Amino acid sequence: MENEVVVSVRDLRKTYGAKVAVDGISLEVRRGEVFGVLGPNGAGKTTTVECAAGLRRPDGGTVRVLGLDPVADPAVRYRVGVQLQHAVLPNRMKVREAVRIFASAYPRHADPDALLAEWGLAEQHGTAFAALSGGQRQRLFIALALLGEPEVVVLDELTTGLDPAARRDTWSLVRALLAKGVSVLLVTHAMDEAEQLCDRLVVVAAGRGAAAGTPAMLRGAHTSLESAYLALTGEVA
Ligand SMILES: Nc1ncnc2c1ncn2[C@@H]1O[C@H](COP(=O)(O)OP(=O)(O)OP(=O)(O)O)[C@@H](O)[C@H]1O
Repeated sequence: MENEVVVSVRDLRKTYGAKVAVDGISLEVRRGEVFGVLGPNGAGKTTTVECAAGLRRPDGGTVRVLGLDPVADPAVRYRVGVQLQHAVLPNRMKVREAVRIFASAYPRHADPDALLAEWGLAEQHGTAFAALSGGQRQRLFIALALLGEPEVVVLDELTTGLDPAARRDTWSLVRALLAKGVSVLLVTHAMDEAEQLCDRLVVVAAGRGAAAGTPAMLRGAHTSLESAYLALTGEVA
């Protein structure tokens, strides 16, 4: 259904002890789009998407994924794939073991070999996690996030640490996901990624949404998205 909302976050609040990490963020991801979350370090981006994926319990506001509360209805989490920024695997775990273990967690899953090939890891089946390069680890975590054939994918700093060619390849693969009707919630610091990949985005600063819209709308009268972003987040005078 066109414009169907697959993730809805309304007035989200989350604190860690005395620290207010998210202070009233709202966003909606529609089916088949890439929705970006942009903002400075510590702005609350990861916390927001972790709540959206049902990995953290909000202190306030509402989260709905495919119409369900991911905390109260954990089954909906099988329909969400998550690639997290600081994920690690045991050093000795081989790529093929990782995909087998993750695949066993899903009632239905993609063909692991095809997925590894798609993400350029066909030759790394027998490689231990510790021996993978940064880019290979990143692609492995993306492949693991896609193993359950999710309808919604959360990608936190998708291309951080990848070389320019790998970033472009990754963007193409994400676009291929969209063509299959998958929706993407993407955390990024990269302005080019936001412009190239995101249909719509929210700029967050200090736990709040500072502005939202298409990249063109956010750019507005500024010369670039980066200059609009810096003005919105108050990072430059
Ligand atoms: N588990 C935690 N315990 C305590 N404080 C936390 C925890 N996770 C995050 N925070 C704090 O909450 C705030 C928001 O963190 P979050 O990771 O959501 O920001 P972010 O925008 O994703 O940052 P970055 O761009 O640096 O990854 C930060 O001040 C952070 O230090």
